[in-house]
Amino acid sequence: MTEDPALTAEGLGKKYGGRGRGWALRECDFALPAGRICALVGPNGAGKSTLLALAAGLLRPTEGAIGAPAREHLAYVAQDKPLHPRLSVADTLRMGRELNPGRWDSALAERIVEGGGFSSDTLVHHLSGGQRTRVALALALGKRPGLLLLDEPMADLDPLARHQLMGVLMADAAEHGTTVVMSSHILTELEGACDHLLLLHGGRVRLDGAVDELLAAHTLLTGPVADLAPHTVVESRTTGRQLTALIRHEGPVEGPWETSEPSLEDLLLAHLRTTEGAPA
Ligand SMILES: Nc1ncnc2c1ncn2[C@@H]1O[C@H](COP(=O)(O)OP(=O)(O)OP(=O)(O)O)[C@@H](O)[C@H]1O
Repeated sequence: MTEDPALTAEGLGKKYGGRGRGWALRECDFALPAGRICALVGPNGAGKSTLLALAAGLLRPTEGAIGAPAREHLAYVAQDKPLHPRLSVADTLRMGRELNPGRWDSALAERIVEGGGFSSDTLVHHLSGGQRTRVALALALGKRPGLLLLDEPMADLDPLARHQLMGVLMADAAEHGTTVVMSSHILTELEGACDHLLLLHGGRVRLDGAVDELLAAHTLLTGPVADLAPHTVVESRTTGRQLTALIRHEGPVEGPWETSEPSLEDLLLAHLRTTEGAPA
């Protein structure tokens, strides 16, 4: 039996209002299987935040449809981590408990906040950016969502905090089968953490799939310059007579090249570089 996908998009498009505004997302189709940790990547302005806000139900599609769980079963941490500035940390968590009766995991929320080096009677207003992130993550995870939407969650955390919170997040998601969609520009942070990839560029889905399948479908090769047909060349560079290329292979790669499987970072960088100048 296959489980229903946790998040789907069908012909999804979003156009912001106002003169001169274009499409932030266009003709997006995907079905994210439940239980995946999905990296949402793409250059600035690719549409990642728009997609997460649509999934959270904070924006409405201009065309097409997005399928996501009901609001009580999802949690969303926006890029600017909005919290009530005049509440203390303890009051913020109390509010989380009151808003999520019967579901709130106070032990988990408190564990996330405790690592932050601030007391629970501190006002949110007096927290640093990284400390606010911790409280926002505690509120989101404490809700025990089926789908967790995180918009650049780790951007303002120090390396130790990032490591610790990614560990808590991954362990908790694995234990409860939570689906996580996490946008990030920090490619090394995604490697090892994410098992699904959604690459956006110019508002369109450029790559979508399980990380291991995507990696296995690509080959890094170096060797003499030669025709790479029938393979699809994602990116290639030549230095003198030496060719370095990332290809999406069609069948076995036969030729005088040294080949290896790319890392997730190799794959993402190659796709990001080739879509850079491409029409949106
Ligand atoms: N409120 C808005 N009004 C008008 N245009 C918007 C609005 N929010 C985003 N856009 C436009 O929509 C496009 C997608 O923006 P979005 O914030 O979704 O990208 P992003 O991939 O999250 O970028 P970043 O990596 O910089 O956070 C951009 O061209 C942006 O200018």
